[in-house]
Formats: sequence, C-alpha cells, structure tokens
Amino acid sequence: MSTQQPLVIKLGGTLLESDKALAALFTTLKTFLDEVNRPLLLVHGGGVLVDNQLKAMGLTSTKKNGLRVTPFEQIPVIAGALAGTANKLLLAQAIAHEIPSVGLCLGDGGLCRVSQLDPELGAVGQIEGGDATLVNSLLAGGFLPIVSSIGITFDGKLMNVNADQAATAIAEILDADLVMLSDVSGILDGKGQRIAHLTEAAAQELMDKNIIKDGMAVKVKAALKATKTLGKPVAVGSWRYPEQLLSLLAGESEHGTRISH
Ligand SMILES: Nc1ncnc2c1ncn2[C@@H]1O[C@H](COP(=O)(O)OP(=O)(O)O)[C@@H](O)[C@H]1O
Ligand SMILES: CC(=O)N[C@@H](CCC(=O)OP(=O)(O)O)C(=O)O
Repeated sequence: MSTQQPLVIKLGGTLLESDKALAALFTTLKTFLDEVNRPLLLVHGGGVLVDNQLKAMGLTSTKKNGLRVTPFEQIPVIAGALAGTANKLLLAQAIAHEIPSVGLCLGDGGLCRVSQLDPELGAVGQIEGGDATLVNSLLAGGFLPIVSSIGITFDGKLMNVNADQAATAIAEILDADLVMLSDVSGILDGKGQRIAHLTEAAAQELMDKNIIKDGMAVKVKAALKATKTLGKPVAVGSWRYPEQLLSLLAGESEHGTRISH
C-alpha cells in the first residue's frame, strides 16, 4: 500500500455505546495520523442510536435483508440520530484527541450521488457514484473527514443509506484502502470461528446457509463489490482492538477477515 493512498475506516454504530472503546480507538487514530503519513477518512454507522431514538419516541422499526425500512415520516429522526448525534459524538472524540476534523454527510460537496433504492424500503438510498473534490481538499488540508450515511437525492430528499454501503462506495470514489470495524473479531464460520480469508464463493455459500446474515451479509456483499472495483482486499475487524489496526491494514492473517473476490 502506498503511503499516500487514502484509507477509509468504517466504524460500526455499537462503538458509540462505549466511551472507553471510543477513546482507545481515537488514541490509536491520533498515533496513526502522527506516525503514518496517510490521508484518513471515517465513515460511521449508528443503527443502535436510531433504534434507541425511535424506541424513545414510541416508534417501531423493522429491517428487510439487513436494511432498515425507513418510512418518510421517520427520516427526520433517523437523520438526526446519524448525521446529528452519531456524527457529532465522533467529531467530539476527534477534537478531544487533537485531530482536526470535519463532520459531513453523503450530500456534502456532492460526495455521493444518492437515489431511492426500493420504494418498499421508503427513504433508503443507494449510491451511484460521486465526487471526491471536497473530501480531497479536506484531506490535503490535513483534516479528518467524518462522514455519516445520510444522503440527499438530486431532488432534495433525505435518504438513509446503510453505512457499510456508504463506506464501500466512498472507498471506491477515493480509490482508497478500506477497513471495516465492527463488534465482532471478524466474520465467523458455522462453528463461531474467525475466518481469516473469505473469497466470493465461500461467502456466497455461507450466506446461502444463513451463517453470514443480517447486517453482516450487507457488509460482505458491499465489501465484495468494492474488492472488485478497487482490485484489492477489504478487511473486516473489531473496533474493540484498535491496536490491531496496523495488522489489519497490512493484511496479516492473525486478526480480522480479509475479503477478496
Ligand atoms: N457470520 C457472521 N459473522 C460475524 N457476525 C455475524 C455473522 N452473521 C451475522 N452477524 C452479525 O453481524 C453483526 C455485525 O454487523 P452489523 O450489525 O451491521 O455491525 P456494524 O454496525 O458493526 O456494521 C454482528 O454483531 C453479528 O451479530
Ligand atoms: C438503510 C439502513 O439500514 N441504514 C442504517 C444506517 C446506519 C448503519 O448502517 O449503522 P451500523 O453501521 O451501525 O449498522 C440504519 O438505519 O441502521
């Protein structure tokens, strides 16, 4: 990996529930930025914050194939949780760790072009390319962009995009390396063992058997698409062990799962 090639790290939303894990991760990111001369961008989820917020308002929520059904009347609340609370909690961590940062959504600077994915899912977006100009100038200026997965359609509608799909699309737009940090040590097989290296055929078999399912199936499908476009593997690891970040980046097999086609 070249030293100047951007790195995209996707942070799963459950990280936001642990102040200790957040602080440990941002300490590692600060060291990484100081020691490794490399542009870094964070994309984050926050499904758990959305769940909590909807519940507090007496609203229910369902998922279909790992994607949240998003009635248009709920999008203000969901955008508030993701582009508001989740994004600003991460920005706050960056500031507390002396990392110059900017909080964005997919619509800022036209980073991602978003359209409605499927009318049955409501205000759920899919990404159809984008424009790296704004983000590249932020990276060149030494800022850490922190990007939520709220998108805006060409006709001005807010859309909820799955954060794994957002992260893979942004990695494709920036031609970046991609590491996805979740709440598991990697992708697990039918015996609960970590899979060090997952190919497309093996992933398909595990999805067919419902061993890779829900949010992880969305993540794996998005990662497989990105590996093809980027022509390199995508790593899935845990945010619980930020010290494993360099090992994940180096593609070592001791930690996480490397997905390739
Ligand atoms: N084969 C699998 N290996 C690991 N996790 C899996 C698998 N299948 C389903 N999962 C679930 O996927 C979750 C991670 O995906 P997701 O909820 O989208 O996380 P994140 O918000 O971190 O992106 C795990 O917590 C686990 O419950
Ligand atoms: C359409 C869709 O499913 N959107 C997700 C966006 C947040 C997300 O992906 O958060 P995690 O990475 O923490 O799972 C949602 O509403 O939960």
